[in-house]
Amino acid sequence: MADMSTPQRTWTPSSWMDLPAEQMPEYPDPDHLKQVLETLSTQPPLVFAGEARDLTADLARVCRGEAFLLQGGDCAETFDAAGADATRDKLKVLLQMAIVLTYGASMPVVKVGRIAGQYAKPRSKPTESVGGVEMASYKGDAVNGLAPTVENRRPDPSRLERMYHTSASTLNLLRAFTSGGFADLSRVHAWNQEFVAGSPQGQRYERMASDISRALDFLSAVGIDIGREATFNSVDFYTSHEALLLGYEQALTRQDSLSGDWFDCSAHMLWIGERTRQLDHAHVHFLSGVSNPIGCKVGPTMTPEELLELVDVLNPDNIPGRLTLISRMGKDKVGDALPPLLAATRDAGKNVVWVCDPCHGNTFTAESGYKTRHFDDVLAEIAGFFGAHQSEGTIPGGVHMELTGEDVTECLGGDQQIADLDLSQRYLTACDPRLNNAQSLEMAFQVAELLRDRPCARP
Ligand SMILES: O=C[C@H](O)[C@H](O)COP(=O)(O)O
Ligand SMILES: C=C(OP(=O)(O)O)C(=O)O
Ligand SMILES: [Mn+2]
Repeated sequence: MADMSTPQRTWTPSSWMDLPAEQMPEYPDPDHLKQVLETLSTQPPLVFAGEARDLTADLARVCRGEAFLLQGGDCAETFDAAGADATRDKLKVLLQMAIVLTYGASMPVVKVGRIAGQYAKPRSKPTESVGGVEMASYKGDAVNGLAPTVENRRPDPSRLERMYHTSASTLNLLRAFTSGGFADLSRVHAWNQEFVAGSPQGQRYERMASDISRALDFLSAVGIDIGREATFNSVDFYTSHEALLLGYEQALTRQDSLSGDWFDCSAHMLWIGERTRQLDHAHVHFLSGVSNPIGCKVGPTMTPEELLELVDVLNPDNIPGRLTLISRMGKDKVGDALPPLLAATRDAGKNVVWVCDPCHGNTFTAESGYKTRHFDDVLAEIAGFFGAHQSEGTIPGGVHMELTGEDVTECLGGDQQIADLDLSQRYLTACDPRLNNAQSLEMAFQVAELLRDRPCARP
């Protein structure tokens, strides 16, 4: 419980500055940083308060078990990969996954990209040695450059301006795609059918794909024109990223003229990473004061007591949809580590959404030296997550995954049976390994089967 003897710190967009903050870059030229942040604070917001409120309402449905959350995208977006094709392909795979999950869960899927702002990375080590030269670790394009030279790895504040403008152009494209016919349900389903027909184990997913076809045919038969109805040819698609660089987030924070509430207008949803979730530190404090829906990663070291304190700080009014807890335990730990946490929020009557990040607890370095994850481990953690909810009688709200629409070779396994020796072919990620487009879709089919077959599924 919150310690009532400690006076509540008054929140302002800058009050985080008095608190310790992990993982923030140290800029060699603080005046330059100040000037960039001042400029950013005069720029238009990227998203609007009303949109963030809509996402809270959608997540409240997830909280009640009436919808399922799909959150996904790159570990680290890069400025160079923010072109139209890559953005389209990322959106495409997420929409394809969403249809399959909608079918499996028999519920609407709330779609949130790790996109249009996912440019800052916490790292396990502040420095690394490349070719015998010690340099700062890459911390995302918002901070420094990936190419390994001492100069390039120096934090550069002007990158924050590029983050803002690249986020704006990505968001602009996403808005056009999601309202301009690209998201037409029958078209997205046709892509899935192509995938099923072209996949070696297509047979396995064929039945589900044809069940979905039949459902769409039924809608046509009863007179619903899927190509014309707004419900079927446009989608709500939201953006999110880890709120790591608090100066940037502060600069994009605006007071809503309608409610007087503060919103971080850099994205619809922001989350706190596993490395920055200390209760009395800056990241938790900053996000406690904005009214966007927020997330917090929850790893295996979290205790029920600490979790309840965190929930009280981040969602003191117990608003459904306000707080999403993103479990990232690892496949071997989820079975033991998650149930006591689920029991704690359940018994305390906390309205939180629980989702599974099956990626960050299952990363390892392969013999080849590449950082990777195995498809089967990712799926096993999701299965463990559903199992934990089953045993506690709580609601598995969704999945949060690192993936891309490109045909990369970064994660092992899947129907393509990507092996360690294949990783070097198209290992393109700037940080963590992503499921490629085929692996992502296979994952959606497999998760849909788990959802469909769960004992509490609707008949
Ligand atoms: O995406 C998350 C983190 O930045 C990443 O998992 C840390 O990886 P590292 O151990 O390579 O720093
Ligand atoms: C850094 C990340 O995860 P975590 O904070 O869970 O390690 C991430 O989601 O990219
Ligand atoms: Mn990552």
